[in-house]
Amino acid sequence: MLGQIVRSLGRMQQLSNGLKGVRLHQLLSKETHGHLQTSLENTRAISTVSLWPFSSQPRDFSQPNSSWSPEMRKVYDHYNTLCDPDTENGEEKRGPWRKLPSYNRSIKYAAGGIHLSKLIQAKARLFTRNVKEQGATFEYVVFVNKEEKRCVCVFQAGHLLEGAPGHVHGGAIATMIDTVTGTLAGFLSGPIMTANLNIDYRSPMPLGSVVLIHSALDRKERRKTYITCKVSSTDESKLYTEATALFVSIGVGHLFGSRN
Ligand SMILES: CCCCCCCCCCCCCCCC(=O)SCCNC(=O)CCNC(=O)[C@H](O)C(C)(C)COP(=O)(O)OP(=O)(O)OC[C@H]1O[C@@H](n2cnc3c(N)ncnc32)[C@H](O)[C@@H]1OP(=O)(O)O
Repeated sequence: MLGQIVRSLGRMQQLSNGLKGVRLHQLLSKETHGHLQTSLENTRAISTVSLWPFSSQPRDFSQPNSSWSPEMRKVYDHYNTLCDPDTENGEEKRGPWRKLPSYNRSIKYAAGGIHLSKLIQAKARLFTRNVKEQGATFEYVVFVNKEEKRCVCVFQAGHLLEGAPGHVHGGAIATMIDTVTGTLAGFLSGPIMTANLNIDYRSPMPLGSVVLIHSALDRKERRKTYITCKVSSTDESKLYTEATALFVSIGVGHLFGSRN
């Protein structure tokens, strides 16, 4: 219980820190700014008089589950071990790898995002995380290496993703490439949107496959972040797909139709 209280207070702190220094009137339209301001004021008022919000912890969809094949689990364990801290002379040292959590709402769990999430659409759910049946669609986890500006996603393609008989739909592969390259671009550059995605499908991917999606920063130019991507078998002997993607940095107001 105490842990839950501490976590909830931490989230409330994050929420207000996340919005500190943001000049909302510059980012949002007058009406949206008004709504957001009101919700923020309500939150502040409630947080000072009660212990709200003690909502349950968000579910991290990138945790292992019973639908994962032994191969998925083995590759996950390999990268997860890279995230463990090393102990040198009794001191813990963290390496460059991190496992990213994955929620089914894209901005709700970012600092301050609960408000934006409600304003945009309360019922909205992230496309890749909106089927409840475990293993039916997109099972994946992303590990990022900040120093090398790259990430790797372990992806298991479920039976509802069929395109050509027995193989994964090209749109589902594109979805995962957009998700992984977009996650890396967002990690390196902050809020972004996909401007361009070029995909070469090199060989068909059998349904149920576990694959690696490697993404790396190619270059940054002003607001543009260019990412490269390769999808291969887990032993990297078979190349399924190659792609390049361009992400353009946006202000949050862009999502509300503002050009600022
Ligand atoms: C806030 C979010 C946090 C979320 C945390 C969640 C984490 C959960 C992980 C999930 C990760 C999923 C990631 C999916 C991400 C999508 O799938 S987004 C959906 C698909 N994309 C869209 O709908 C975007 C639609 N397009 C647009 O809104 C606008 O065209 C854009 C892309 C924002 C650019 O418009 P703009 O801001 O007016 O930029 P603009 O001044 O025209 O161009 C800026 C520069 O980019 C260049 N450029 C623009 N478009 C292009 C293009 N198509 N080709 C080449 N160059 C271009 C321009 O030439 C210019 O270059 P420079 O002059 O600087 O050399």
